[in-house]
Amino acid sequence: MNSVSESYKNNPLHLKHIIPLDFKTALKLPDSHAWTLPDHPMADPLTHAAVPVIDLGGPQAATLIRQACEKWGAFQVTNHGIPIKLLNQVEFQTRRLFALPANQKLLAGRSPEDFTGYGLPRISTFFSKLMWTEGFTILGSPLDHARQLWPHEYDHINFCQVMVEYQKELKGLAEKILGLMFRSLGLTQEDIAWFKPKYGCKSPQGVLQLNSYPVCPDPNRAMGLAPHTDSSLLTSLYQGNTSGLQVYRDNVGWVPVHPVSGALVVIVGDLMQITCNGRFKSALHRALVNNTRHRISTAYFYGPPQDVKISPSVKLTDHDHPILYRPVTWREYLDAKATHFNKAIELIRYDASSC
Ligand SMILES: C=C1C[C@]23C[C@H]1CC[C@H]2[C@@]12CCC[C@@](C)(C(=O)O1)[C@H]2[C@@H]3C(=O)O
Ligand SMILES: O=C(O)CCC(=O)C(=O)O
Ligand SMILES: [Fe+2]
Repeated sequence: MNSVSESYKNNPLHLKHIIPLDFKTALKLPDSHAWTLPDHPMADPLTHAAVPVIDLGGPQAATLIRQACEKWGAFQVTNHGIPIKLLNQVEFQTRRLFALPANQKLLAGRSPEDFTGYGLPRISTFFSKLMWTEGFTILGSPLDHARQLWPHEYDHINFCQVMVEYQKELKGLAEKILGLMFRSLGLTQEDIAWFKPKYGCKSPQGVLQLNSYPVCPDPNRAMGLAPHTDSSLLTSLYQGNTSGLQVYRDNVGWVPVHPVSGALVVIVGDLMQITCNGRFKSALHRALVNNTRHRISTAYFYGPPQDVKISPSVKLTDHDHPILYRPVTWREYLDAKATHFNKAIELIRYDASSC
């Protein structure tokens, strides 16, 4: 009972929070999906800059990443080394999956205690309205679920090959970016024991989430993915060429992350906020929908090896910067998130009076 996939066994979901609507037949926004959107402000595009776009091969990459993580908790990367051909294949295979008839997709539906497969986002349970989205979650090999979707080998083999290759590439990229983040804070591999290659026999875990946001008849009253932070150390997201992702900045408002051709979006997750004792903040983000294009995004959540307790690096603490968070494994954190959602990070914060 250690891996991240075990965390949901303690917090099973109700089916209405798993099974998506059959979007193809919805000509009107049903009341179940009509949100009264809180009037959080949109940032004024004339006075506020956009999430930075960073050339990963550039000499300033580490410094720019640090500045972006301190200010935004997110940035876009170009020159990341993931072939555009692979990104196109991933998008093609993802569209192919979500184009299947609703009853066929449900053959690979997530069970209430499970983690992988087809269904609504985990966080659906925290909202009275349902989101205009469907997802497919992959941990390791997608073969078992892909076989349920496409029983013949020649129908699922390409899907599996592309998704396995994508996870391998995204893992390498996440490690490269994490290395730059740590270096930018003056931390070495000695300071973050679990980040060393071959740390015992443990290896980091990654989860791939394929998101589909079908064309929506009434996008102004619908929500693609409600505001949340990711639990991961960092998330790399490919959003193709359809906008919809927004990042929230305090005192500024929601800022759209416009697609940059071939770029990936990197989002600081809660476990990273913990590791660097709050120096980098996890970004609150959401996805909106539109009435002309079926939007696809693919998010790779990179986290520490199982059983590893994540805690603030002592190098980033001193008299003026007391240690803020208690040690926690990814699995424990996902448990906290499954019950307390966006308040989970506060839950593992040391009481101000006790430090
Ligand atoms: C490894 C992860 C990360 C998860 C849970 C699990 C698999 C699916 C991820 C998401 C994807 C959609 C948003 C989110 C908030 C959700 O509901 O499911 C994410 C969540 C998290 O970052 O907490
Ligand atoms: O679709 C998007 O742009 C956001 C996806 C996301 O935030 C997630 O999967 O956690
Ligand atoms: Fe997210």
